[in-house]
Order: sequence, then C-alpha cells, then structure tokens
Amino acid sequence: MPSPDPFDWSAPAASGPVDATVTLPGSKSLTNRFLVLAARASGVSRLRDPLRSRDTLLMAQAMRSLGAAVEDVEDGDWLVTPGGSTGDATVDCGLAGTVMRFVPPLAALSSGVVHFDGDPQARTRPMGPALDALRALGVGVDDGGRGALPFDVLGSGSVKGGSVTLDASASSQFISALLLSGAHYDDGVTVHHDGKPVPSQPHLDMTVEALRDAGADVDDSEPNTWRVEPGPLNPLDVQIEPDLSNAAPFLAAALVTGGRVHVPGWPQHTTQAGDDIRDILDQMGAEVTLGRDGLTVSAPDGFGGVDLDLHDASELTPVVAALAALAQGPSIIRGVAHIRGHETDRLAALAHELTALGATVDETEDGLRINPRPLSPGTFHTYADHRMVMAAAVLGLAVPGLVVEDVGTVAKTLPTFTDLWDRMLLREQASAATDSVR
Ligand SMILES: O=C(O)C1=C[C@@H](OP(=O)(O)O)[C@@H](O)[C@H](O)C1
Ligand SMILES: C=C(OP(=O)(O)O)C(=O)O
Repeated sequence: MPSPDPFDWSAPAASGPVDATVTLPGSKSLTNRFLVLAARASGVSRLRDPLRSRDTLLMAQAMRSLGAAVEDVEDGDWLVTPGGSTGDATVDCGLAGTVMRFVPPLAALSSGVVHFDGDPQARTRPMGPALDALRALGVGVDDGGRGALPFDVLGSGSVKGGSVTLDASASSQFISALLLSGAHYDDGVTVHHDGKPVPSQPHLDMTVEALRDAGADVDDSEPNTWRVEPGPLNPLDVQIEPDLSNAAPFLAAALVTGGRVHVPGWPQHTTQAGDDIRDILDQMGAEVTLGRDGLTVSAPDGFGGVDLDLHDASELTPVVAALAALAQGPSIIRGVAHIRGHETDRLAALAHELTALGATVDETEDGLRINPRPLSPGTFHTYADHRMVMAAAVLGLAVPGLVVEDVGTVAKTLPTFTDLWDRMLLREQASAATDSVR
C-alpha cells in the first residue's frame, strides 16, 4: 500500500465517552481587531494572551509593514507600538478575511502604494463592495477591475472620509473594516448598509465594543448605520478571550461520545459569535452549564437534529453540520448563503464531503438539509479550510478510519488543534484506565 500523504491525518476514533478539560487559545477576531486599533493608537498597547495562528501572525506582519512595531514579550503577550508608514509596502493576506478586509482602510492612511495579495483561494473571496466604499471615501484603489485580490491601495497620508453606502450582505467584515480605521479619517466615517441583511451581527457588535474600549465615539443606534467620530484612539491593555468558535469541535466531542467537555475561561459576557454554540448544543439535547469556572457540556442521552438559522454565527456551520450528520434525526441549517464566499464554498464542500461518507445532504440556496445515515470511512477533503478540518475531526470520533486531507490548514486559527484533540482523547483513555483499576 502506498504510504499516506504526510499532510494527511488519521482522525482518532473515540473508544468511549470523553471526559476532558480543554483550554483554548485566544480569539482570532478579537486579536486581529485589537492589532488594527493598536497600530495607530496614541501610545503603546498590550495584548494579553493573543492568538498566535496564521491569520493573526499575518495581521501582525501587516501592521509592521504599515509602520507599527509588534513585539513578543514575556508571558506570550504582544506589545504594539504605533507607527505610520511613509513608503510602499506589501501585505500578504494569506486566506484571512480579517486581513484582506481590515487592512486596506488603514493602509489608505499611509504615504505610499500598499500592494495586497494572498493565497489562490483568497483571490476568489468577495472584496468589491469594500474597495468601492474606499474609493467613495476618496481613496485611490487599483484592482484592475477585478473587485478582488490582488489590488493596490494608493495611500496619500490622509483620508477625507465621510458618508458611504455599501452592500455588506456578502460579509460583515466590509463594515467592520471601515469602522476600525474611521476615527483616523478627517471627517470620521458613516457607513450605511443597503442590501440583504448583513450577516454576523455579533462581529459588528465586537467591532463597536473594541472601538469603544479604545475611547472612540461610535453611534450604532440606527439599524444598518454606523458612525465613528474622528479623533485619537487610546492605547489598549486587553485580555484576549479564548476563541469560542474554535471551542466548538471540542464541545461537539461531548455529544458524539456521550461524554463531558469543560472549557475554562468561557466569558460571562462576550461579543463572540461562537458563544451561540451553547444554545445550539442545548437545542440538540446536550446539558450545557456556564459557571464562573467555564463552560461544561455533557450529553448522557444522545443528541438530536435541529432546525437552525446560523446567519449570526455562520463560522460554526461546518462543525454543526458534522454533528447533524451524526445526530438521531434530520437537521436543517439556514441563513448562511454568504459562506459560499468563506475560505471555500462551505455549503458545496460540506455537501460533497458528507455525501461521500454516506450522509444524505441537500444543498439549499442558503444552507443544508442533512439526513444522518450510517457513515463509512474515506478521505475527507478540507479545501484549505481550517473549519473543514475541525468538522472532519468531529466525524472521525464516530467513523473509525476517517482520513483528513491537509490537516495543516487548521493552523489558520488553531495550529495546536491536533495536539489539543489528542490530549482530549488521551484524557478519555486515562480515565477509562483509571476506571478499570478501581
Ligand atoms: O469580523 C470577523 O472577525 C469575522 C466576521 C465573520 O465574517 P462574515 O461576516 O464574512 O461571515 C466571521 O464569519 C469570520 O470568521 C470572522
Ligand atoms: C470565515 C472565517 O474566517 P475569515 O476571518 O477568513 O473570514 C472563519 O474563521 O470561519
């Protein structure tokens, strides 16, 4: 037999109920917002326990390219010393939506041409409305008419700003991007959304809250309109919360194995969309308890299918779809048409891979209908999508022999994923061993 591709990973099957505590690294969305805000604040900022993953390292590098210093200091924190670039620069976006959307409005403030590019799949992610909005605010952008990467932002040292209307139904990040830099524009920025509903409302709330943490004057009192007044931003000293979307596959393991998973440090208040996983797992029949010490999920009685609108928390779709394929009844996932423009067309990718394992899956215009069936092992393709790796790992718990193609792609937001996964399952073996000697 040919030896397996070195980047493939045999997903471990569970040999019994998991019983584990899993500590997750920091939130991608919070880390990358705070990096952008800190890069032009009025003093040195400290980011405590930031996520270090491909997306956040690319963002740190982008901030350096634009003149800020991002330094590793003791305890794993980042110190960010603001600075404005005075020359041409290049930004590698990788496949990070936050980098390709949040950095151009900041680059517009620099004095030079800032060239943006990324992975091949990044060139197909929606950018057009974000680039047109910058143009409407007086910024030169050369995208060769593509409305996508690669493109140049022609920085002239300042941006007039003002009012702009755009269609952000393809990504909330178009709006977050303008707000995160708008305080540095001469007239601030007012963003109006006109189109189908904007997805990911919690991420917009996160942007507004992060701006207010930095002292910005933000008005989000009217639907579909956001206003950031011009003015300096204060330096930040912020503790980054654990990434709750990255917690989802670990919590899902409690359901699949009939076990228990505890995630310490789960915030009592958060703007992270991943917090919605609590309600989703509860709807599937799990026991979900949020205490001062963190979140605990257990599922002694199995779990059922759900009818869910994931418009607000669409990044949870791959893991929820994996759970749905293993549930005791059919599920419908709605409201996530825009995730066809995520790392890959997630609806097509999930439908294809789950069907290949034996599930009955219909791709709808805005989601998936999933009918669980007995699944057979095979190779689960991941399409350069970290969350497809996480979905595959969840399936692998119940499908011995499942192989996950290109597991390294999970480093986009969680480079330690397979270590944490193995440790969660070792703990399960350890407790099984303890039980057997009792
Ligand atoms: O602003 C952010 O940090 C994000 C917003 C959301 O993007 P979309 O609105 O494009 O779905 C989310 O899916 C993504 O993972 C992170
Ligand atoms: C959609 C995602 O990422 P991005 O920030 O690249 O849009 C995601 O993490 O699921």
